[in-house]
Amino acid sequence: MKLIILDRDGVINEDSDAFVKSVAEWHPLPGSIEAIARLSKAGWTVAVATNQSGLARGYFTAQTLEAMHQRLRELVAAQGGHVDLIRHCPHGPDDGCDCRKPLSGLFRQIAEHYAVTLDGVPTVGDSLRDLQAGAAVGCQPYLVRTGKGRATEGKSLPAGTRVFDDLAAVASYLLET
Ligand SMILES: O=P(O)(O)OC[C@@H](O)[C@H]1O[C@@H](OP(=O)(O)O)[C@@H](O)[C@@H](O)[C@@H]1O
Ligand SMILES: [Mg+2]
Ligand SMILES: [Zn+2]
Repeated sequence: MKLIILDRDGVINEDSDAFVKSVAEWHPLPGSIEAIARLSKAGWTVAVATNQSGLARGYFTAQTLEAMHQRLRELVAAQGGHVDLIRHCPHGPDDGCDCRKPLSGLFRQIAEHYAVTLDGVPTVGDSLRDLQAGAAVGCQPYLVRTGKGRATEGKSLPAGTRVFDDLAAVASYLLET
């Protein structure tokens, strides 16, 4: 299967240092919805792996998070595409979970859901931890310069990380190869 694993904040939608706390604060990045639709219409299975420590911090509820994800799904569906799976880490930095990126628990959940290995599966992130979490389980990391990506680009990236301006550019690259 052609599987791609996307980070959410800073890749699909605008990120905020104050967290994205509501549907009203959830703004798709230019071209991101269309990119997801293009990929899914071309046979890619689109999954999302996102840290959401705002839940543990009490910034928003699980219901609000689900409303954001329903909005995402609706916008992609309106372009003829489909977001197949969204897995989030609800924990805070001190909770000792195994699913908060850069740990790879969300990626293992996704691999188990589809009963696949993740070797070479593209994963797109804006933070170093996104890339590290995926690379640790064999994914091909893609960094985008949106969200925190420009700051991340100057850091020591996982070997073989490919860098693109945004998700739309990653989608175009994957759809041409
Ligand atoms: O980029 P993804 O994984 O989709 O989501 C990131 C968000 O959960 C938030 O993660 C926080 O990191 P801490 O959780 O405070 O370390 C901060 O970076 C926020 O700016 C950001 O909105
Ligand atoms: Mg992010
Ligand atoms: Zn977690």
